[in-house]
Amino acid sequence: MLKIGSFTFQSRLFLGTGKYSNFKVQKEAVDISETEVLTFAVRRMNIFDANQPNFLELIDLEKYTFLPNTAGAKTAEEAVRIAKLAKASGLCDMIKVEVIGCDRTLLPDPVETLKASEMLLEEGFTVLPYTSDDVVLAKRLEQLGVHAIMPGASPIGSGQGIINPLNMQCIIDQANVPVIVDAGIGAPSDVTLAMEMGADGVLLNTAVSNAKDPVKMAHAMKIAIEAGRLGYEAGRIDKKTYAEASSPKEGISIGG
Ligand SMILES: CC(=O)[C@@H](O)[C@H](O)COP(=O)(O)O
Repeated sequence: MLKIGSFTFQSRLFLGTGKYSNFKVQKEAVDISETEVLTFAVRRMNIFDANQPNFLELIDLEKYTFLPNTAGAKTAEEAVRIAKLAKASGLCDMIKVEVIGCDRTLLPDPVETLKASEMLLEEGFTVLPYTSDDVVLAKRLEQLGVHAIMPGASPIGSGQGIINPLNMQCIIDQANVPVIVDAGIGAPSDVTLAMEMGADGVLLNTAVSNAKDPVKMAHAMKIAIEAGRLGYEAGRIDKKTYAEASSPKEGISIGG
């Protein structure tokens, strides 16, 4: 079971809701993934104009925990404003802090992310910051009291998987709060690797929504999460430089 603040989840897969070809495919993908947490950008919420399409129109709103994110924010103050808007709209107080510092790479601004996290914690939010794979920043965020850390595997939408496994492993090993690997996932094997490394969960969007068959890929991601977690719990063997025969020789007498 995954525990973040006062929330508990059976599934360790967090799914984004954007970039699907249509709402039917989105719903089918969400259903088969068995995710319990859906994330979306607050700026996409249709709270001002009832004539605009609702991007969650086929989703059973009762069934999921919604993790709004502050995408679009470039400063801590903007992120806080967006988070408060989400809360005022009736969403829960859990927020993914996303303060982008570079338009081309969409990498997070570490200074503003830290500042926004501190301000949101003071406001009583359950705070999940999206960060780069910076080991020290992850520590600083944890020291602030954030409820989970969300280090990026690689740039959002890039599908490159975990490009710095060393940093990611250090973050996972040293964290005392859940680590949700977020962004840049391309394939189920990326998810399995993250989970085998000991991540507590994975958040992904593009790998499913832009797959040739998003529903099949969502299914694959569910299995990948479970396989990776089981592998982590089972404990992998050590890597050795030289071979070790699979059939033991001790205790076997051949030819009398
Ligand atoms: C939906 C969301 O929160 C994204 O910002 C997230 O980081 C997913 O990234 P990918 O699309 O690369 O999976």
